[in-house]
Amino acid sequence: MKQLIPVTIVTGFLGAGKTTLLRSLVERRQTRRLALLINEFGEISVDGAMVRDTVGTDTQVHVQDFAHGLIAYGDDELFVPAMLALAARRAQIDHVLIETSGLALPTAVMEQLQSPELAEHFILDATLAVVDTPLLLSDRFEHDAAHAPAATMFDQQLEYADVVVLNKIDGIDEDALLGAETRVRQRAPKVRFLELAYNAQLDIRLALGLRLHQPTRIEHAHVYAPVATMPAQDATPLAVQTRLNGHAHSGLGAHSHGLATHKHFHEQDPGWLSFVLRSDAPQDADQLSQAVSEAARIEPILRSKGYVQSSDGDGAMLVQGVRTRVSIHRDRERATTSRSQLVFIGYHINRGKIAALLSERTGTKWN
Ligand SMILES: Nc1nc2c(ncn2[C@@H]2O[C@H](COP(=O)(O)OP(=O)(O)OP(=O)(O)O)[C@@H](O)[C@H]2O)c(=O)[nH]1
Repeated sequence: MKQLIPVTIVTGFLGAGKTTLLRSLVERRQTRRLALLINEFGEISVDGAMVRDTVGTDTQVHVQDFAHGLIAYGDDELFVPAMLALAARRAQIDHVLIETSGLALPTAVMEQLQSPELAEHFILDATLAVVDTPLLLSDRFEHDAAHAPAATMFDQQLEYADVVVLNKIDGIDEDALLGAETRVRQRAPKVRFLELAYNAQLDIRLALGLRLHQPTRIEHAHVYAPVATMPAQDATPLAVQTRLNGHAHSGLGAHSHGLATHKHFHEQDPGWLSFVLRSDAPQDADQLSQAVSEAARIEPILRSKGYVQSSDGDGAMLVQGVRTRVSIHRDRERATTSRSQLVFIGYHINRGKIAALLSERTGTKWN
């Protein structure tokens, strides 16, 4: 039987650190030949561009990006052909990594991997869910009126994860970390491993080659044909909660990947919106950063990102906003960008209001 190509899915809510994790894995790949499929929610590809910058001229890493956010979902026609193209190049690929968009469930990809056309080439290695730990601890994923849409998506992404990566833990003390671990265990009792990551840096052996879905041990047996059942509701939490050592094994029985049926995303919840605002004028980093942060205070923006032209004539700058936290710095890999473009993602966000605020605060036209 020919060897199946292992696939790792990287999921996690908007801005959790998925792309940063992929970049760090590319840097640590040693001799592994990687294929990366990157999907993001928004019509311009920022994540793909960043990963390409990391890859540089390395011919052993293949990157393909998919904007418009819902790879492998119901009406997506790009995912299966892209995977089959990788299968055709199997002699040059050791591992496939798929970054799902911050508003997608990993189940869509998991289900497609079980389809007859892909199951003969690929096997799920593990699903990693990256978590913005400070946001988790500050109750931004609680099921109250203000946070319910994000909380629902967060829970669903964790539900099928094998590994949860608690990220952005710089400045978080041990007690808070234990609190974060408890929250994850309560919300997603079937998670098998918890890892801690600074700046989404993981030892590559804790991320790739986990073989959590190989039917080699009976308690890890998986059903690779489509099945109708969801993972057991009576799965118990850990018997021994090994503390934050990166290797807490749940000892749970097999996940059976019957998977939740996922309707097209917009049928599920039409409130999530994304749009791009553009400007032809060069931008002052401080002014723009304050403007984007202010916009996220008055509108429920959960993510903003893009490349802008710098007014100091120093080329392109990368803008990264997760809610009101915004950073803008010179992109050392990118000499220039033709115009400034920012993607905004949020729940019922008002395009006109955000464009007007950015235009006013930066003294430049955004639309
Ligand atoms: N302070 C801190 N910032 C981090 C860490 N990891 C990632 N970030 C920052 O968080 C922001 C979002 O990171 P990304 O890796 O783009 O997140 P993502 O999950 O790919 O985002 P989407 O694809 O848009 O959902 C960036 O500004 C990163 O530099 C961390 O451990 N600590």
